[in-house]
Amino acid sequence: MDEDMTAVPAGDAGDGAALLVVDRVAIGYRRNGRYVPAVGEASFEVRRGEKIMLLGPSGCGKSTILKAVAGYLRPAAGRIVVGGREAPPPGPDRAVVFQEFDQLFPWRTVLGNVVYPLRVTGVDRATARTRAVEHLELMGLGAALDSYPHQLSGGMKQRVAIARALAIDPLMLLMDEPFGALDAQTRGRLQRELATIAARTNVTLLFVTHSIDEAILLGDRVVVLAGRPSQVARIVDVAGLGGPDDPGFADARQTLRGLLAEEGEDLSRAVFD
Ligand SMILES: Nc1ncnc2c1ncn2[C@@H]1O[C@H](COP(=O)(O)OP(=O)(O)OP(=O)(O)O)[C@@H](O)[C@H]1O
Repeated sequence: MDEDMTAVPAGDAGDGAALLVVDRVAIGYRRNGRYVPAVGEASFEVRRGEKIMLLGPSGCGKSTILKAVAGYLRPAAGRIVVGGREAPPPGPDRAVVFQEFDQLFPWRTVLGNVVYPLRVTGVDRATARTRAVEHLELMGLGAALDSYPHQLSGGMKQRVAIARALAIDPLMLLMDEPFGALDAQTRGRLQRELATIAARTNVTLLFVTHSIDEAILLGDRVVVLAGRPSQVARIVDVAGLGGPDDPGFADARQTLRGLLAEEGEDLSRAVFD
């Protein structure tokens, strides 16, 4: 089950090239004029269509890596290559969904929120509307097109954010604990829905989580980060483990628990039941 970092991962792009290469990346922040490292050295690759989960203890730099892949932060060392382009600036090729419920435009309807980025990227009005409706229906929001964000539950807002991200047909979908602020029941439902939609659309996914179960449910491989500043401790293959009833789920959970326990992670926080 465990996979050596040097092994060629499953789901090859066909031409052998990875869609995302994170190569010996170090990232830090300036605090009081001093460089404070957050990520010491991280390397992993993501093939087209793969679902890669970033898992690790709180503060180990998961969001930092995601923001660097999105182009919001520049690494202090190493290379980030997306679709053959080194260090690309932020762009619609990498759609980002955050944990916070306030990522929608409050003055636009649900439909308007999804149409807007399509229009900005040059899609004509009629096509933008058709594509937005299609993706909102895919996320179960067909009846809420004319609602405003303040009229929606947290779960519905996250559905809109996901529909908006998928509608622009990004090269990669970057998700930073998108279900972290939801109640357990809604979180479970959205996890299952995302798994289905991700499989159907074959979107390439980089997903930050501190939940072992979420990582196994949604991921093909789990990049486990550890240490301060962090490094990639292990990359664990969890492909095909859809739910706790699957043979192999308990083993994967055990492996990931073991890796996090080595880091002193609070396991009650790391496992959503
Ligand atoms: N804007 C910032 N300025 C200074 N330090 C920061 C900034 N953002 C993050 N850090 C620091 O970088 C480190 C990594 O933070 P990051 O948010 O990437 O971790 P994380 O693994 O995503 O954590 P969590 O699971 O708690 O969300 C932490 O020590 C954090 O305090």
